[in-house]
Amino acid sequence: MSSARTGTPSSHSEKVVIEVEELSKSFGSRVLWRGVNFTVSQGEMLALIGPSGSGKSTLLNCLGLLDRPTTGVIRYQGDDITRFGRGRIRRFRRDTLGYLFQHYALIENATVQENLEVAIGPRRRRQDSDVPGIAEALDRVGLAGRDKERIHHLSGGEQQRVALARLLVQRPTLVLADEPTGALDDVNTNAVIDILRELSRAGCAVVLATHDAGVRDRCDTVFAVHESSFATIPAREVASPTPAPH
Ligand SMILES: Nc1ncnc2c1ncn2[C@@H]1O[C@H](COP(=O)(O)OP(=O)(O)OP(=O)(O)O)[C@@H](O)[C@H]1O
Repeated sequence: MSSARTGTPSSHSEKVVIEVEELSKSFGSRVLWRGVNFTVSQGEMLALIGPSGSGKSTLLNCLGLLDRPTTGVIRYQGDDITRFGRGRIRRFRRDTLGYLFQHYALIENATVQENLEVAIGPRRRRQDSDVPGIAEALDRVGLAGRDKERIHHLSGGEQQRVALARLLVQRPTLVLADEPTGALDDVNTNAVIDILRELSRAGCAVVLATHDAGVRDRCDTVFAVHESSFATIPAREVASPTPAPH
């Protein structure tokens, strides 16, 4: 099964970044999901939805090589990443992936600047005029001038914004985001999704897990983990749940 699309912002001609084929995950005798099939292309934002405990985070962890599926294949640009050895896993994480996970994976004792320098790495992608430098990325997330502060002195929301700035300077090919707006108000939710959309417009494939219908509706495609025998469908065709009567 492949992802259906709304037609914006990318077209069918975009390159497929991730292909998931017949993936399953079990913990002991408990099957979390099976028959999971979807693709994610350059420029596409895919929302993983499903009730709490349905396995959205576990699926993201499999895509990010933090966990292994029980069966099935995950291809990145044609290569089965579930068969990667340690070296290729390390390079895949460093060169390809951007994480926006609940604990942000920042270096707590280092400064904001140092965290972003680590993300840029030795290849100095700052020379690419389309990729923002550290000062511009911090400005973009509302943390201008905070580069010398240590991560552990920042609030949870500020740390999340550093993680967003990290994505901007890193410009990964694939962004995995687990409940990126879980604890945020509407204004900050929109700001986070704007940045993820900016990355997708620049060619990143974005896969995010969310319980928020507003976030889901801003994605191009939706995959319902708890109904994983269904194909992905365009976000706009997913009906919002009827509010419970008061
Ligand atoms: N290492 C593990 N061993 C056993 N069970 C696990 C393990 N990791 C996750 N699980 C179980 O898998 C189920 C799915 O967890 P997961 O966090 O992927 O769900 P989720 O859909 O992301 O939930 P939420 O929306 O609440 O964040 C849970 O019941 C969890 O306890």
